Amino acid sequence: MTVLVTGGAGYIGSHMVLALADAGRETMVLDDLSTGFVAQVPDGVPLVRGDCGDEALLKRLIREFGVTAIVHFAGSIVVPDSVTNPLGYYLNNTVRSRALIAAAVEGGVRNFIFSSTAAVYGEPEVSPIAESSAMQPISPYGASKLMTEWMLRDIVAAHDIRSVVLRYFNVAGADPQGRSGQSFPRATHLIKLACQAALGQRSHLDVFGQDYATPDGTCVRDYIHVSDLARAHVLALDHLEDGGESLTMNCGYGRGFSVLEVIEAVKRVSGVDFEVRLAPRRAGDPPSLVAATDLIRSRLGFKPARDDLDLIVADALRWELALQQNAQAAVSKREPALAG
Ligand SMILES: NC(=O)c1ccc[n+]([C@@H]2O[C@H](COP(=O)([O-])OP(=O)(O)OC[C@H]3O[C@@H](n4cnc5c(N)ncnc54)[C@H](O)[C@@H]3O)[C@@H](O)[C@H]2O)c1
Ligand SMILES: O=c1ccn([C@@H]2O[C@H](COP(=O)(O)OP(=O)(O)O[C@H]3O[C@H](CO)[C@H](O)[C@H](O)[C@H]3O)[C@@H](O)[C@H]2O)c(=O)[nH]1
Repeated sequence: MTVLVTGGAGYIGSHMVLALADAGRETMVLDDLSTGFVAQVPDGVPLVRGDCGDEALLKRLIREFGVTAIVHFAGSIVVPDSVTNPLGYYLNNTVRSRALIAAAVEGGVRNFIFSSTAAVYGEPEVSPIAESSAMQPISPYGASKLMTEWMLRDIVAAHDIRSVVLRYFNVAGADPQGRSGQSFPRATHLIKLACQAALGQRSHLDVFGQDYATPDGTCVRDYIHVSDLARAHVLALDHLEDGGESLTMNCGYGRGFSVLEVIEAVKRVSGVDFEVRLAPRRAGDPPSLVAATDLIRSRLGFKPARDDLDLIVADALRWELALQQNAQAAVSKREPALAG
């Protein structure tokens, strides 16, 4: 009954590994460490360094570790990068997911959870966004994830495997116990960058676009605490293991904050009035993304525990400070097993 977590050395995946370990579940991680860190995988959880698109490796791991469920976080995640490097995004998010799912089918893995994204909706006209809304991604990132959703839908219909697809909105914050957080130094996420500005690691923060059709002209996003998101995955796994049907659900809180509101929150929580500069729009950014959350609440009984922007910011800030105080925090403490 081992749960294989791809991308488990990354930001969200590491919180899922913690949630599974806290629940007493057998877990293992497959990660190529392109943006993840060995130190983010708890001691005692096997970590294999390898590619989630390596079908032969996957088949071997499924057999050797007795894998019964896969939670698939591994992928490339930066929307503007996907605009300049679409081939890389379709390879890592779509082609490699196909190989992983093929290994799962062949290896008899019955339960599969996939990290999708609000970016599959593109620029929706109605807010909050229901799962039944039109899917018209405006970035290769969103399209690469949508293609994987479609593959899963068809594979679930044809084979003995069920899936939960979770479409995350904007994930932020850090483990309240301080065990993990967003550690990638070149991360592009607003809350992390604003925390870095508050801690003096950046001279200023850019606001990308002030002429969107939103209340204050800056983009609106639905920020969900990473620990709540991890709990949603545990509920999704319970649902599948109890024989529940395949589902596709939004993961958010159902309310949005603008870029300027987030900056205010970071200034309020940190007590630091860092410099903010107005900058041009960033490629691939939809004006507003806010989740309709009825489905996940009713089907999984999901109840957020940390739905509070200041709390999210406080946890993110504490993690950023810990990284700053211990520059070694994100450096390997032990060597992973090598694939092959
Ligand atoms: N962060 C967000 O706000 C957000 C929003 C929506 C969806 N998501 C999705 O959640 C998932 C996790 O995102 P994250 O924020 O934790 O990013 P992350 O970059 O911290 O984690 C991704 C992990 O996958 C690993 N990885 C990448 N390609 C791999 C490959 N081919 N084989 C093995 N490992 C590989 C990386 O080393 C990293 O540890 C992604 O699929 C992303 O698309 C994230
Ligand atoms: O320095 C910055 C960084 C970001 N922003 C703005 O803040 C908002 C949020 O940007 P993030 O980079 O934090 O997050 P995104 O909305 O671009 O994307 C995130 O959420 C998406 C789903 O909504 C995807 O899944 C993606 O993987 C994940 O990074 C955007 O309007 C962006 O333009 C700024 O103004 N300045």
